[in-house]
Amino acid sequence: MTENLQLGALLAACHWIGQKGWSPATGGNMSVRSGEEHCLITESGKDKGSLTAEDFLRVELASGRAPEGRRPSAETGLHTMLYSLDPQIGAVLHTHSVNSTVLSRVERSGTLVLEGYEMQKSLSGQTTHLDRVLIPIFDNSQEIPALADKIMASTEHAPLQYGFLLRGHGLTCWGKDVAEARRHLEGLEFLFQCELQRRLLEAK
Ligand SMILES: CSC[C@@H](O)[C@@H](O)C(=O)COP(=O)(O)O
Ligand SMILES: [Zn+2]
Repeated sequence: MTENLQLGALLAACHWIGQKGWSPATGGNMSVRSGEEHCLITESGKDKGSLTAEDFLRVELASGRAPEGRRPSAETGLHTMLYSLDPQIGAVLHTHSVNSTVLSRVERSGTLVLEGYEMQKSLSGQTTHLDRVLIPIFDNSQEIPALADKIMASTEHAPLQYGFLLRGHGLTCWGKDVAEARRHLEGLEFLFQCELQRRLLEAK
């Protein structure tokens, strides 16, 4: 698929995310890989539900450099870390849903375990509800370069798959292209809502 088609698909995904209420105010940031050395990422501070193609900036993966006078997402360093880490990643979606924000605080350990749900099969490679899907949770930080280093270091003992949560902040997920990243986002959000409701009901 050409880059223009991927950007069109990403724009549609951003509008859909806005309608879902997963990027309230100016929360969230989204990107697609652009060749081997760049990505196209949302400009900082925009309402992600009403973006146009002009709101995406071409950023160099190695340096994080963006066009003069424009400010890429405050969380660009997490996107560039993911593209550099795994050449299979073609699109990254970061959202601030209520469920991901709350569940990442309710679960106090460093891992959210999802098991027993048919919808786990919405995640590429998952074939049964009997397996366990592990979503890492990292403590939130405003120091993005240090946070990116920490997440990168964690992959030495536990490779990243599908996405990670930032505690009290939201979800960052990805796929080989926008369509797969979007499916992972929708699947994970469904699973987070189920897990939160299960915990609420079983606590009574
Ligand atoms: C509503 S502010 C949230 C930001 O601090 C950040 O977490 C976020 O997701 C959006 O930042 P942005 O710089 O627009 O990409
Ligand atoms: Zn954020």
